[in-house]
Amino acid sequence: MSLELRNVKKVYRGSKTPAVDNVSLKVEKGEFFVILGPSGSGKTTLLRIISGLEKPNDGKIIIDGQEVNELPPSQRNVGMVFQNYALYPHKTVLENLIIPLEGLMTKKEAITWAEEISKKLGIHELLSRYPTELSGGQQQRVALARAILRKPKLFLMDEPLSNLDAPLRVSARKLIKDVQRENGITTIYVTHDHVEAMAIADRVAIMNNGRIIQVGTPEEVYNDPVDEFVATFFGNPPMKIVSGEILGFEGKIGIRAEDVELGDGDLIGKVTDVEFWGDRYLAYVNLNGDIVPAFVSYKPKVGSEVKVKFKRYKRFL
Ligand SMILES: Nc1ncnc2c1ncn2[C@@H]1O[C@H](COP(=O)(O)OP(=O)(O)OP(=O)(O)O)[C@@H](O)[C@H]1O
Repeated sequence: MSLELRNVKKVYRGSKTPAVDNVSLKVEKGEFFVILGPSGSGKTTLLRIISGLEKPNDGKIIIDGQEVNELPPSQRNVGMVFQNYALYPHKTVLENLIIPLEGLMTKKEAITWAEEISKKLGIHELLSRYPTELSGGQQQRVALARAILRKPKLFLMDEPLSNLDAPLRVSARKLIKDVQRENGITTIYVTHDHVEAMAIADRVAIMNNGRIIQVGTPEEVYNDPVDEFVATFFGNPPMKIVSGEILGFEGKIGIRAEDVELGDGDLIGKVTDVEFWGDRYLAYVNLNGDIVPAFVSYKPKVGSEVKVKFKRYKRFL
């Protein structure tokens, strides 16, 4: 299923500024499209508009070439996992999983399929419980299993893994990606997690103040951010922006921590802090008052003076 948004706008009643401001974008069939943006930038509103839960004030939502503005959510063949899990409280986990499959397969097939996915998500021992008897992370996995089981044409996921601990996040992320790829399910996925975005996205869109600022592959956005906002938002750590004067030119430059080399070069800085990152260290270096992050393989001494070289940087006007 392909999806196109044309000049979509949403202003909530009583609000002066649009939550979604003239957004146009195209998502190809089978694509894994990630939306990243600060809190309040309009990500959830955009997903709710695509799902049909929210009506835009303006603009068109086009699915497979057909405008669907007037279609209710139930007729859009969309699988949703939102922050509130919306499980049926008086049904067991198993019933929650198989009710949406009624009419699509026999009950026996539905149970087998539900058990298979439940095992992969580590919730198979919870099938006879009720949602209120589950932790937040368990409820989230049930909601995720329910969306995956239906194999919809379009997945809309709003922070579907936010309540899971790190190992579960990685395995659940892989499951989503596997089901998505095997079934060619077009997916729009909202996250705050940059590592997750880079790991799973075919393309990523960066939103701010209701607008889409940049769309591209994770590599494009990481290596070539269109402006300072994207540069300082995407990546961990984000780009550090400093005055170009440091290298003798006008404007500003953005530098990534992996492009800063210590122990060589004409600049002199002072190490102000060091963090252990597992496979390397992240040193913070004071360069004429700017604190610049630098990845290094050894642990530099806090307070030491170091030579600094920028192997690569991005110029901003
Ligand atoms: N039902 C509503 N009524 C009025 N304003 C709303 C409503 N829902 C969201 N907003 C406002 O619209 C803007 C966008 O909110 P939205 O939830 O879409 O952002 P978000 O990017 O998903 O944020 P977060 O990452 O915090 O979930 C915010 O300013 C928010 O306060």
